[in-house]
Amino acid sequence: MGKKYKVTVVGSGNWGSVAAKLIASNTLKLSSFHDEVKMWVYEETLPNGEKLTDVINQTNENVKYLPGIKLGKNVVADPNLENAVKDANMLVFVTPHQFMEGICKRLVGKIKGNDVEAISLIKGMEVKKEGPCMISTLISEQLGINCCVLMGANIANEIAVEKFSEATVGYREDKEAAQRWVHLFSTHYFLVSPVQDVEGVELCGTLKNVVAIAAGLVDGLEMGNNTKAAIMRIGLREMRAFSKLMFPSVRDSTFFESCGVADLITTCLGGRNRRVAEAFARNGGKRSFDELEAELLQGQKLQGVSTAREVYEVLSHRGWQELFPLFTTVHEICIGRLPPSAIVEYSEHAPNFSLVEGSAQYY
Ligand SMILES: NC(=O)c1ccc[n+]([C@@H]2O[C@H](COP(=O)([O-])OP(=O)(O)OC[C@H]3O[C@@H](n4cnc5c(N)ncnc54)[C@H](O)[C@@H]3O)[C@@H](O)[C@H]2O)c1
Ligand SMILES: O=P(O)(O)OC[C@H](O)CO
Repeated sequence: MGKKYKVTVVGSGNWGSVAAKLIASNTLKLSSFHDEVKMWVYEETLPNGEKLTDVINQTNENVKYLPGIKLGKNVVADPNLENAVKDANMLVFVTPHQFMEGICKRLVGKIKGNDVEAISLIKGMEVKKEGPCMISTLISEQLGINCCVLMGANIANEIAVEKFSEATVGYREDKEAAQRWVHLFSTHYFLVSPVQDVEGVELCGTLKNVVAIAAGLVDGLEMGNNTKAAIMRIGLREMRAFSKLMFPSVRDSTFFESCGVADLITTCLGGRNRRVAEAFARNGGKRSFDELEAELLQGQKLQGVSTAREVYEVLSHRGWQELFPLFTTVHEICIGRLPPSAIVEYSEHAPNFSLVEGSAQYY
């Protein structure tokens, strides 16, 4: 009999819960995986006094982050992080990116050994002195394991009700491991393709959240579809330029995968970053993103505002703000240095630039 893989999902928010549902439907069907899927829950007490983990295990539903959807009886919620991962040899990381440094620190020495592989569904990055550190790199370096990524045009609530979508698995060298992740996630309504460009895939998923903030601002200012399309075009150029400057190995073709232009479009049309940024602009920037996030998302988290800050840190460290006017303006609006209307004022004067021999230049 061949090896059987045990899967743990680290995270149980909106996408984390849908990922657990997708995986659990497959582990029941595929003989190379154990049926049971563990899901680590960041424990919280619900308004009726019950623990979220208990409710998930009793009702098979994440009533806070994915109400109305059954996860599959083989999903077992566990509030103890160390216990949830201890027997797993396939770890799926899917928490808001700001919590990953702490989670990785807690997991050092707690996973099964060198028989473990990971995948990150997290759209975000950390910034270190040396520059950006992708979350997959953080996981690989801290835990000493190979880490792929899965990104795409994946609004979780749509996949939860089994509407068709595509996703991209980014991998470094181990094609067999990538293929295992493809098998674990693929269903008739979720079509997953592997691409050998882990940084390209992950940067697409990360940077599109900054462009989504810009798209939401444009919606809040009622600028219309042409302006929004212009923002998406300029945003895509900046995504590509930033990615290739940071990681010259990033491939142009990656931007045409689900993780690239497709995710950019869906996020700018229907994502949470867009929604909260729209409210921010409608309020003339007078209510903070934190306040609007808490009110509109009820515990779910935005990634675009902190990613804009992280990108800005990299740009200002290198004196590149002028080369990335959209990224720079989004951050300055988020922190109140510029009004929401600056998102269209800058665009009228936005310089075009191209990549020449690995550096960005105006033309
Ligand atoms: N929701 C989507 O449609 C979607 C789709 C694709 C990718 N993603 C990405 O997936 C990642 C996770 O997003 P999500 O939608 O599953 O989460 P979410 O925003 O719905 O939920 C927030 C989660 O964070 C947890 N949390 C709160 N405080 C915490 C702490 N201190 N430590 C650890 N966890 C804490 C909450 O319990 C909850 O599970 C993000 O990077 C997001 O960009 C989301
Ligand atoms: O709702 P958002 O803005 O966090 O975007 C969700 C997904 O990343 C879309 O693929």
